[in-house]
Amino acid sequence: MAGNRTFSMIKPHAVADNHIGGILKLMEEGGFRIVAMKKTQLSAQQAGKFYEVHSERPFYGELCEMMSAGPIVALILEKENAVADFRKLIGATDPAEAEPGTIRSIYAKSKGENAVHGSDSDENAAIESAFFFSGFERY
Ligand SMILES: Nc1ncnc2c1ncn2[C@@H]1O[C@H](COP(=O)(O)OP(=O)(O)OP(=O)(O)O)[C@@H](O)[C@H]1O
Repeated sequence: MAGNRTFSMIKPHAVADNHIGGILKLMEEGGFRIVAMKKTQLSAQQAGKFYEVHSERPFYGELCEMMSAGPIVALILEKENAVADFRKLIGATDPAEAEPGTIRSIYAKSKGENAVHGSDSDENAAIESAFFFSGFERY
């Protein structure tokens, strides 16, 4: 169902601070159905691969280190217009600019430790989902 799914990750600092439940609640209340969900930990190398598009950015090293510092929760989420609506639900990258009520406005600590990831296109949602989940893990 093209356009109806996105990929998200709950970042290590939010998992470490016991915010998995609070964040899932906002996802479900935002109209998203959980299609697949997994708690796991990335190696620095895997984080590097996931964020390869940012490899030239000055924060790439810090980002890979942060994303592999502890367990994460990976999710495939379903809703009409999933990619755009989910980015609206999570709010701006920088929590100082995130709209009140968005996931990042509540749970982000900084630009880097911003609680959740959300895919920025249908194509990337498909690539990122395949990075974590096989076909038979999606319900
Ligand atoms: N200036 C920065 N300093 C540190 N980390 C940053 C900075 N800018 C972005 N990041 C980190 O890199 C991630 C990817 O950056 P991007 O610009 O694609 O933001 P995004 O699309 O809002 O986030 P995501 O792709 O995780 O949903 C951000 O979520 C954040 O964790």
